[in-house]
Amino acid sequence: MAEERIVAGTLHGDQEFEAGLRPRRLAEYIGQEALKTRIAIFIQAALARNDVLDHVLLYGPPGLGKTTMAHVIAHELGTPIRFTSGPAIERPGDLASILTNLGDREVLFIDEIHRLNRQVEEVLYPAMEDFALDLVLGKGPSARSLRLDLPRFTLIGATTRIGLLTAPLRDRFGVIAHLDYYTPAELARVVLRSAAILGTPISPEAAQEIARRSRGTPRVANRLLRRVRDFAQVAGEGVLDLETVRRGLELLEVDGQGLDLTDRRLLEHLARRWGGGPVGLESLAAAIGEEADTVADVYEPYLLQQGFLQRTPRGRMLTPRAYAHLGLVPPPGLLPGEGEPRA
Ligand SMILES: Nc1ncnc2c1ncn2[C@@H]1O[C@H](COP(=O)(O)OP(=O)(O)OP(=O)(O)O)[C@@H](O)[C@H]1O
Ligand SMILES: [Mg+2]
Repeated sequence: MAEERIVAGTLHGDQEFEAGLRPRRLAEYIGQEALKTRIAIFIQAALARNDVLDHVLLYGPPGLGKTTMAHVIAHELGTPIRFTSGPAIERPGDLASILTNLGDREVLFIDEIHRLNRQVEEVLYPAMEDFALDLVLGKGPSARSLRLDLPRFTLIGATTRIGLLTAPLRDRFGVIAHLDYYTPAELARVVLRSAAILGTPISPEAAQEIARRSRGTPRVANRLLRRVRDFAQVAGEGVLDLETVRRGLELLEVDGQGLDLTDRRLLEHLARRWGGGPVGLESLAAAIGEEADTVADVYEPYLLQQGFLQRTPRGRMLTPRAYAHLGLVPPPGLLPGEGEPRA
């Protein structure tokens, strides 16, 4: 299952471990340079004007640093951050009570904001736009509406599925930022930083090796680091060098491209059962015993980004790069240039 995958970008039981490695300042936050530059300017401007920062929407695949960025922003603003999530806010009254309890210019972070229900979302509109809460008193013909002022606040929303956000909600964010996969060089810096915090000596080459297999995702990089560190400890090696890291990762069955058994199984199914495709998402998911949503959210993004898979109007197709990686011969029709990793 996806929850147990070591290379899954999703969180599973690493919360405490992660909290210790989370950067707190913008300067410590590695990569996402364009986003950091923008955010730094907005923060500076807001502080200079003694104003509240515009609402920020962060979106991108799991484990790329959305929650971390929300904490960093609050820290840079020098304000507390209140933390909640779409599914946790069940009724409009829940949200109203969170909003009325905010302090001036505080940050409210709503994770998985695409999962807010409709009535709750409607409370959010005037809150975001006018810092106001519209209450309806009484019922039927005698009902009156009352507008309550709220403290000014910054909403930071995070989502892995921006497509599921309604347009009115999306439009109320002043800053909408997409987090991209990290380069291997950036991930190597993440690994070196985390190793230093953990007090684990590691060679630069070993850090690069972990980085290369981390699917562009800091959470995966940190998790692989933790596992190879355990491996090294058991194997009795003090320092994480290239050789130790390679052996550790081999044991974890994470290959040179950061693919694990499930990824390879998915690609192999496509090759052997469907001659490389095209095949629909549902069939593909069924073949490896996963939900279609899981395949679309967890497995596919990286396989697409790395050019192992291609999405076509008729379904998913394997690329020559995937055939090469699996050590299989591609069908004659496939063009050799297809499936180069996107920059
Ligand atoms: N830019 C970064 N620099 C250094 N470490 C990072 C960075 N981004 C993320 N991390 C590390 O990766 C871990 C996961 O990041 P985070 O929890 O912010 O991801 P997320 O995008 O919120 O994921 P999810 O979609 O699952 O909520 C953090 O604990 C942090 O240690
Ligand atoms: Mg998060």
